[in-house]
Amino acid sequence: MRLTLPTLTIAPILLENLGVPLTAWHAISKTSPPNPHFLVDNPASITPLVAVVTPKNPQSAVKASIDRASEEFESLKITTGPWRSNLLLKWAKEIRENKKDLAMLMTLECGKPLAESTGEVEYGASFLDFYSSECLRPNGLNGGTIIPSPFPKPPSAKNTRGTIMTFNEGVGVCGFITPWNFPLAMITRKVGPALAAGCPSILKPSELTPLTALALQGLAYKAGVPKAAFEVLALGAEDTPMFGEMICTDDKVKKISFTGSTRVGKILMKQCAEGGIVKKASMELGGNAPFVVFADADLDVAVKAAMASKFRNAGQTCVCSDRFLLHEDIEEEFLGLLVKEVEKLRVGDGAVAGVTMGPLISLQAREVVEEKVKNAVANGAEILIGGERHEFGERYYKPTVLRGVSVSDDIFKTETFGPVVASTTFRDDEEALEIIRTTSKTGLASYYCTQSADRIFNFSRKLEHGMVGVNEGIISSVVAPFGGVGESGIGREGNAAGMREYLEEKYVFVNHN
Ligand SMILES: NC(=O)c1ccc[n+]([C@@H]2O[C@H](COP(=O)([O-])OP(=O)(O)OC[C@H]3O[C@@H](n4cnc5c(N)ncnc54)[C@H](O)[C@@H]3O)[C@@H](O)[C@H]2O)c1
Ligand SMILES: O=CCCC(=O)O
Repeated sequence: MRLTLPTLTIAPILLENLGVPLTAWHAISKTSPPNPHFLVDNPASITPLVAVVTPKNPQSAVKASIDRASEEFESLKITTGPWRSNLLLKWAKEIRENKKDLAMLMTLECGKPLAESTGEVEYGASFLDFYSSECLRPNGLNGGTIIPSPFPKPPSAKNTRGTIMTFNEGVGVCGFITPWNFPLAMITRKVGPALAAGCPSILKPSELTPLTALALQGLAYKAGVPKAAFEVLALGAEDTPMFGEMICTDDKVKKISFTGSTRVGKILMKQCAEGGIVKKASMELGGNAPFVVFADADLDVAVKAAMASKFRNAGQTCVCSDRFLLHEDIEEEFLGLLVKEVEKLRVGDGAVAGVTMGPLISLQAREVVEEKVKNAVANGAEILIGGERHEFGERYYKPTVLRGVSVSDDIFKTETFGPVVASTTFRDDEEALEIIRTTSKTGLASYYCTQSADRIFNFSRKLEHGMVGVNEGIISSVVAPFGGVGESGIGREGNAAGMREYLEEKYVFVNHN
């Protein structure tokens, strides 16, 4: 059955419903869009959704936005915690009240199934809820500490002189860049804690998914967020490097946070190091998660975890499992069970009910997956299911399971960002660790399945990853610190750790004796 929507005129309706100003976008079906602009398309049907109208002089627009944010910081930093808390709660309420429209808009521009987009709206709002509470804790991150002074008060060495105080203060203006694979949650995961800490931000969403970002901005303003406290600059691909360079080198920007590929993360780190003042930088970069199934694993649990972590967003998630290491005693049985589950996936337009896997974001993304699979097969891998384009359209690839992949293959060593299980076998824990360590320098998420309590405690400690899922494939949560090590980046998002990234601790010594 061909699963697709009959019409895509729905994007303009959604944008209007969500209150995105008509100056920001232009419906394709009407007159030609004002210049400059760029088109946003639907990866499911490769039809343009709308044109996004961009500033005539993008560089001055970015500069003006930074200047406004810098002025705004002066008033935002002296607001009370309860005031900021209330703002975040109101924004979360607006997001939830518009859940259906936001989810559909997200699906239209990034292709993920509607159920996943709906889940992302809730996930995204959870960051605003969480940091709204963080604002309220005077003894928490918004507060500070009083520390007894260790300094003696002469002439006695026994008595204390003075008091030490610490204040947690918002770092200042933040510059953000976000990817297309989570068009909503990657934004609130940054802007939420920044606002909670009293920091204004300017954000450039991916040029592939600017519509959700514009809608989020509109809902923030509706909730009362001051305009200069959160500005979205929806720029086209040609203006993207300029935005990156400006936020990295402008002295008024005190912190940058980037989510995206390791390649671009390194460009930004270099720019931060070379121009302007030294600034804080958080890097949420690419993954290539290992998924290990030990001989003692409950294979039903393992298959469930593998399906959840591998095929979410058609494999286009930074924490998606990529490299499958299967103990040689259970390889056959595990792969048999996995293939049965993969057969149940319904590939199609994510906007259609019942579809569980959508397209890849671009033709190039599909070609990368196709090339990697071809090479793996040429090097001896066996295709158990899939292994080719999906007849549904040029951006679709069949969910695929490969057995006997060489660990020196590209598909094993680099993040695939597609619906492919690349599997190999191992004989013991040491060999599994050795394969994991030597095949990739990334360290975002890792997963393994076992029933041994001893291994649960020991193996987790040996993995060089920021996050570990044991007998579980979905580990993301606002309450947990999300982030990686090695080539996967620096810093944490979510949890109290995610707010600390936006604070500077100031120490004041008062000699009052
Ligand atoms: N660690 C995480 O939390 C996390 C979350 C989501 C995605 N990711 C990673 O993101 C990647 C997929 O996203 P992507 O394809 O959008 O990544 P990408 O690096 O190509 O793009 C990310 C963002 O950077 C911008 N960008 C591109 N070139 C730039 C430049 N020269 N200067 C400044 N900005 C530039 C893009 O416009 C986009 O907004 C994957 O590697 C994935 O693992 C990581
Ligand atoms: O793509 C990476 C982010 C996904 C998540 O937060 O679970």
